[in-house]
Amino acid sequence: MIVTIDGVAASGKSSVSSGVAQALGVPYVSSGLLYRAVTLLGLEAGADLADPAALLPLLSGVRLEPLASGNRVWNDDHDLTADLHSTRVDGGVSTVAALPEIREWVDAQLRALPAPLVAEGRDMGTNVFPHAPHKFYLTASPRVRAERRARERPEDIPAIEAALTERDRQDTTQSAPAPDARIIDTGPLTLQGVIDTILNDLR
Ligand SMILES: Nc1ncnc2c1ncn2[C@@H]1O[C@H](COP(=O)(O)OP(=O)(O)O)[C@@H](O)[C@H]1O
Ligand SMILES: Nc1ccn([C@H]2C[C@H](O)[C@@H](COP(=O)(O)OP(=O)(O)O)O2)c(=O)n1
Repeated sequence: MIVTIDGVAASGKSSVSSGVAQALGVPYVSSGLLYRAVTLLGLEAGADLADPAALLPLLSGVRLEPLASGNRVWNDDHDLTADLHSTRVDGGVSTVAALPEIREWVDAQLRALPAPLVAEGRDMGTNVFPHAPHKFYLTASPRVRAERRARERPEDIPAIEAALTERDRQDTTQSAPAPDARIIDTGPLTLQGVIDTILNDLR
């Protein structure tokens, strides 16, 4: 069984997926972490983030570890996870995610993972796992999302809101909900409320 949970930036995908996966006793996978890892390695190498030929050679040692409590990304024996949610990576990741060659590489990593699993990102229900029987799409207003993310970042709420809105715009192409996804506005709900809504639907 595969459950897909897509949605806009900071809508709660990772936290909700982790909760749903733990309740189901299956792993979850965060596709955004792979795009973030490519971005980090590109930035560290001084590569042009719009040039797939410069990025692909950096990826041979990259591996996603789909722990239910929180995914980790490794480059050989170096754990990249703690550096993936910086403002610098946020600023470059949409450029990387627009590259078809990098999307193919991420999709191949994800499709190689054994089911059952919960997969979260932008195009899990449309492109990577179109035949998944259970699909969800999380939304919330830009202000609500910025207020949530402000608890995790040093910038103030208006700056975070502007950056989120710009990233939503840059990610529009791959972010359409699957026609068969259930759309959940997480704004009025608690995190546990979103998790319970999905678990009830699955039952
Ligand atoms: N009702 C809610 N639904 C989802 N996430 C919420 C909710 N309320 C607060 N959050 C918090 O919002 C933050 C952003 O969630 P996260 O899972 O990182 O989103 P995403 O993976 O979409 O970027 C987390 O700190 C999460 O706990
Ligand atoms: N399946 C996916 C997952 C993420 N992306 C892109 C779009 C996002 O700007 C970046 C980072 O995704 P991530 O889910 O980690 O970002 P947020 O936590 O929602 O802010 O990667 C994508 O294009 N396709």
